[in-house]
Amino acid sequence: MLVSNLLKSQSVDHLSVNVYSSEFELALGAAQIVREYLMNILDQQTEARILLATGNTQIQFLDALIALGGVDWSRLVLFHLDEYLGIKAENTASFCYYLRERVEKKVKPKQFHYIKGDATEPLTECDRYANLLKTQPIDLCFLGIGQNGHIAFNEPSVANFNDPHWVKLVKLEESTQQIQVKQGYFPNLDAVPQYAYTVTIPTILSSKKIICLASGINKAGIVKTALEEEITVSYPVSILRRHQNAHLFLDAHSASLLQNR
Ligand SMILES: N[C@@H]1[C@@H](O)[C@H](O)[C@@H](COP(=O)(O)O)O[C@@H]1O
Repeated sequence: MLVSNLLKSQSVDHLSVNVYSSEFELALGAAQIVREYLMNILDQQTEARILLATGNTQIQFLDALIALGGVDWSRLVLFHLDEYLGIKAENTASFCYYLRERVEKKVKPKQFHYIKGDATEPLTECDRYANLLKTQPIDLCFLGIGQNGHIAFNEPSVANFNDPHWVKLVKLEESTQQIQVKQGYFPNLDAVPQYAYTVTIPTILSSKKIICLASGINKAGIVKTALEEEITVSYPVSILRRHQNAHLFLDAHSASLLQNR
């Protein structure tokens, strides 16, 4: 089996930070650690629950995790972090579509609970999804980081470390919408939904283990701020420094502005 090449490992408060030479090494390194963890917990419990992220950074990681094998996906129950309001599951820009194509169809999990983007009663949909999460504690959560520091769709403008909600509706920041256009998911800004469902920060933090990935030079600024400045909702991802079992995986580009890289 391929072994990934770890350049550096350090801790920032409780958060462990691994730096790899490339995005491929990062994906492989994270996949190997996740594989080991899942195999261990499935030795101890009959099923495990994962909260999945979307975004381009997850692609190589999910591919690597699936390709490595050894994980019994038929004992995994899957959830996801966020979805656009009003979008249909068949829309290729929806996170549901992404996860169906990249994960569900390939591994056939025990169950995949999707947020219904086009639900007619959005607040009822928030409650439905929140109730599923309340009764099925999450063993593992995958995260990416937005360039403004958001995790899931907890934008700096709406992030709350003590959020009373488990799942909520949020307004997306224009910079986030622009990135979705730039990445080719939507043809123009007007086509990007203005609102989205997101699992909130306390729900993310209730996960037993968190695996957060950030690669590329576009993430270098937020990675530096989140690790070297104070922990604040202005940079929601900074809260991972307070979680007892959170791991941040970087490549040489996203780690390039760190003081002690
Ligand atoms: N809502 C998603 C986030 O859950 C994801 O973490 C982020 C990072 O995306 P990327 O990996 O493409 O940079 O993108 C979107 O905003």
